[in-house]
Formats: sequence, structure tokens, C-alpha cells
Amino acid sequence: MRQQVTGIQPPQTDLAAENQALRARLAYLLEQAERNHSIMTRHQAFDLEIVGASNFPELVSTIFRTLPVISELESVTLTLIDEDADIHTVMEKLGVDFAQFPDLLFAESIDELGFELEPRNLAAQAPRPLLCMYEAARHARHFPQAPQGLQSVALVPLLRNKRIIGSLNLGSVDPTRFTPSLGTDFIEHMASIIAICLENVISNEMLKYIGLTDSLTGVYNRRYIDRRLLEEIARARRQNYQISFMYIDIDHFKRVNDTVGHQGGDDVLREVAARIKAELRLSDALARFGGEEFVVLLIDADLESAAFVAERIRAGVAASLIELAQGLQVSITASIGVASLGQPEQDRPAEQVALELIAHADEALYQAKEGGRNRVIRYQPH
Ligand SMILES: Nc1nc2c(ncn2[C@@H]2O[C@H](COP(=O)(O)OP(=O)(O)OP(=O)(O)O)[C@@H](O)[C@H]2O)c(=O)[nH]1
Repeated sequence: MRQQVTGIQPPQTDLAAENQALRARLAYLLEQAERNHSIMTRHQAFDLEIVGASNFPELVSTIFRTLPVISELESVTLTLIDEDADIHTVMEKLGVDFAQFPDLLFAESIDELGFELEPRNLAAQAPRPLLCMYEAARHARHFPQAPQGLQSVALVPLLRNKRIIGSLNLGSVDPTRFTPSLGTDFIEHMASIIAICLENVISNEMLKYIGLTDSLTGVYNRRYIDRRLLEEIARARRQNYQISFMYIDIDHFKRVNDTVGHQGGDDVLREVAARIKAELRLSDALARFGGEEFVVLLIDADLESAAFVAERIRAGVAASLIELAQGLQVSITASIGVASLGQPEQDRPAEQVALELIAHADEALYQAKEGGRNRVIRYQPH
């Protein structure tokens, strides 16, 4: 007869195996906890770094440089909604070189972002992150430089006050990295910090731009030229090239205002600014100095070539009648004074050199007015 087994203790060998399994599990959990801690620490450092970014290029380059490393991702891109291309235009004017950011993309509207939204009432919906397998037909536009073997992606909405401003696009060669069943709290938190930082630097850059431009004509203002002139004088000294300066004044503008009214005068100022701009190179800077006076800073141009450009501007302004909003037409001419900075003496303060250059162009303008207007006069040292 067999004896019944009454003991509840498992045999010694099972206990040892269980112990070992528990130890292994504990070691695994500890390793995971350490890994999570290290990820959290890296992300906290990342958050601090992006919160501290003081301008747009600094922010986006930090995101593209750091996020793929700390998140162990093969691709990170950003799409910004820029309905009327205002962000792109302003950043470009502030000197952002978009060629440096091939992973920074712009969309005209929310439906280009790839989220699954009801076609009706697009703007009122806050989309959920989209986690799925990479499909070139659907996702290639979000990953223009998709690395070989991209397998899974997460498109995470960038939301500000429930308004969508773009998307953060994450790509991995690991097919299990982004699956629809995965929790999205972590990436949503990350996207919300990125969204705040983006909105912050974009509005700062917009304010900076507004502070440097003339609201009537859209060209730069005096503050911009004063600053830029100092930078260019320093650069011209270092790199040994010439800069020139033009003072442009619309002739008898008071008469224009008196005949067509202030509104009509404003239309004339806008059109003259556009006609001047049409004759300039991208590197030249046009500003309105107030009233009916414009100035142009020409980079790498001697007196002769600046006078040549000035003559083109004079002819362009006078070439055809200007059509005003109220249906009237006016004939406009402008007088222009041109001065150049020869080989600037290295030891003179740039501020003094700048003031002198402006004064010389102003003196030449005065002579152009005295000489009968609608002409270009070069400054000649006495
Ligand atoms: N419409 C408009 N007029 C302006 C603006 N700022 C200044 N003005 C006008 O520009 C005119 C400048 O007149 P003046 O400085 O006497 O010179 P001018 O009539 O152009 O004569 P010359 O320069 O000697 O040819 C004044 O009537 C100002 O009121 C502006 O933003 N809009």
C-alpha cells in the first residue's frame, strides 16, 4: 500500500529553483527600475534644456539632436501648422537657415498631419496620438529622411489650449516600439512640453520681428538698420569688403498727401517700398526711417555699384503711375543720396563710423533735392 503524501513543503530542489527564479525576476525588475530612472533623468534634463532654449533654431536643433538619443529612436521629426506661412517667413527673415533642419516640416492645415479625425469640425477636435506600423504611403511625408528599416511610428499631436499647432513624429526600427495598445501618457507629456516651448519661442521671435519692422510697409525699421549697420561694419572690417548706404526720399510727398489724402499717401509708401525691394539683392536691407524716407544698406557694394542700383530704384519708382485703393493714380519720383564706407579705419568705434555713413548719404540726398529732385547723387568727400 502506498503511503499518502501529507507534507506541504516542496522538495529542496524546487525551493532552490523558485528562489533562483525570484532572484532573477527581482534582478530584472531592479534593472528595469534603474533603466526607467535613467530615462526619467535624461528626459528631465531634456525638458530643462528645451525650456531654456532662447530662440527658435536653438529649440528645434536641441529637439532633433537630443530626443533621438535619449528616447533611443531612429527618427524624430516635427510638423508645424503654418497656415499662411507666417512662421516660415518670419524665421527666414530673422536668419533661420531651414536647410539645417530637414526634419522640420510645415503643414498648411491640420488634415495634413495624418491624424484620424472626423472631417467635420476639424479645428474643435483634439486628436489622440497615432501609434502604428510604418507605411511609406501614409507616413513618408512625416519622415522625409526615413532611415532604413523604419518599422513603427508615433504621430503625437502638439496641443496648446486644445488647439493643435503641429505634431511630433517618432519613428523606430523596432516593430513593437509603437503599437496601438501601448500607453501614451509619457509621449503625450513630452509633446505637451515641446508644444509649450515651441509656442513660446515662436511668439518671442514674432515679437522680435515686429519690433524690427515697419508695420505700414512690412520693411525693416530704424532700430533694425542701426543694429545691422554695426554688425556689417564689423564684418566688413574683418572680411575686407565695402558697404554702401542709400537715403531715399519721395519727392513732394506732402503734395501727394494733400491731393490723395493720408490713406492714398500710405498706399504710395507701400508701393514705393515694393518697387525699391524689387531692385535689391537678398543680402541688402531695406528700411523705412519714418515719414517718406527709406534707407538701403548694401553689402559688398562700392560707391559705383551702389549708385547703379540707386539709379535703377529711381527709374523703377518713376516708371509707372501708382494705382491707389480708391481708384486714383499718382505719378511719383524719388531723390536718392548714396555713400560708401571705404576701407574703415580699424580703430574708430563702429557707432561713429555708422553715424558718419548715414550723414554722408543724407548730405548727398540734400544735394539731390537741391539739384531738382528725381535724381541720384553720390557723396563726394570735401
Ligand atoms: N501718408 C503718410 N504720410 C506721411 C507719413 N509720415 C509722414 N508723412 C507725410 O510726409 C510729408 C513729408 O513732407 P516734407 O518733409 O515737407 O517733404 P516733401 O513734401 O516730400 O518734399 P521734399 O522731400 O522736399 O520733396 C508730410 O506731409 C508728412 O505728413 C505716413 O506714415 N503716411
